[in-house]
Amino acid sequence: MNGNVFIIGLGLIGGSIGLSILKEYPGATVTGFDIKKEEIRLAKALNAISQGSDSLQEDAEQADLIIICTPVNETVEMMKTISSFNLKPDVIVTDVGSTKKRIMESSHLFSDRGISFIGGHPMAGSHKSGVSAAKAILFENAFYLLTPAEHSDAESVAVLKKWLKGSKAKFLEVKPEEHDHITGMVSHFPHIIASSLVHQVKDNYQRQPLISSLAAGGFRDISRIASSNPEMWRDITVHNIDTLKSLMSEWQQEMNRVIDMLERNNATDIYTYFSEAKTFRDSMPILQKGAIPSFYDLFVDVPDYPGVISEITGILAKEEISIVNLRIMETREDIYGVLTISFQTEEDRKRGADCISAVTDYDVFTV
Ligand SMILES: NC(=O)c1ccc[n+]([C@@H]2O[C@H](COP(=O)([O-])OP(=O)(O)OC[C@H]3O[C@@H](n4cnc5c(N)ncnc54)[C@H](O)[C@@H]3O)[C@@H](O)[C@H]2O)c1
Ligand SMILES: O=C(O)C(=O)C[C@]1(C(=O)O)C=C[C@@H](O)C=C1
Repeated sequence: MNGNVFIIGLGLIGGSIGLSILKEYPGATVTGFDIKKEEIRLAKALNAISQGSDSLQEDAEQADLIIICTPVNETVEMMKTISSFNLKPDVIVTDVGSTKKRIMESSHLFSDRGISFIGGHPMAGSHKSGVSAAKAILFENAFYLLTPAEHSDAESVAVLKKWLKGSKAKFLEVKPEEHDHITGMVSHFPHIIASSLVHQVKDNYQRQPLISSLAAGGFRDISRIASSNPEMWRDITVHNIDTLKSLMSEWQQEMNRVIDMLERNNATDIYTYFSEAKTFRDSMPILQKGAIPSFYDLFVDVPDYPGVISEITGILAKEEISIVNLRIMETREDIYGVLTISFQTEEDRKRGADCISAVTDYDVFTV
């Protein structure tokens, strides 16, 4: 496709969308606008956009597709601003916000003028923000939820999906209320729990400073998302407050159940509680393609010496096995580190494990 795409908000998500559009359609012109000039400069340097914008109005009026990638409160403000411009009549306007009800309530600003607004939400991301963390493959295999406004025709939805083809996401249409209820449960509410656990540790930290050194494995996994952008999560929480209040009261009931269980201190009941949670979680598609982008992690227990990472990547490169991500888990302070390698497919992970085991004596394992 060769039209003009205008991305407003060049952070993690705006940058990732720009990269995926330009990868799929090198002939397209992707113009990027951000209140931070530095993000525009960086987005251009990273090829996430073809050019920066000096004028929101001029570039919005030239666009065939406008993608609003700002925090959700700003998105509603931006919808008010750009709907007052003289947009092309067949422009498609979309967003990527983590909430949909409040945003779709403002979609009449476009429909009143005969313009298609299609709400969007790629269900993948990171606790990192800013364009420097953007990746073309961020949404690969993830669900990309769409909430077309009532007047939006199927043709516009098809054109939008075509523009976003390079994301390799799986599109799914949902109603805005349904969207906010589901994402409230599996994304927004867990964020509050992660942050509250961090607050609890912080409160205990004064008395037990050793806490921060020992909070490595489990705590690190469950609290990772508490390191996300607070502005983004403030806006999400404000937008989805009713769902979150109702989930909080369900959670309080659940915690009362847990308190009773601890009071009774019955080993069988405690076992059953953990075992039922494990059975249900293990049956969720978290580790399969779907709800959350599925990367297949392989863990390699490597000695900590300079060059060990290039040794492992060299072995994989020789077999032409691509990797998605590579990181060292700093969970231990002895001489070994666990290298985590993420693959795109289970087959790649198996091939990776086989070739590393064939030429090294490092322990290779999956969980
Ligand atoms: N981070 C995630 O995991 C994730 C995943 C899916 C959807 N989202 C949604 O995507 C949107 C963007 O999130 P992000 O993670 O890319 O955030 P980010 O902080 O990385 O980027 C947001 C960008 O928007 C810019 N911005 C803010 N107000 C602006 C305005 N008025 N005009 C122009 N630019 C403005 C900021 O300067 C920043 O560069 C949010 O609505 C969020 O809910 C986030
Ligand atoms: O992986 C993360 O860090 C995320 O928080 C990603 C996550 C999520 O909760 O799944 C966060 C918010 C978005 O709206 C979509 C994805």
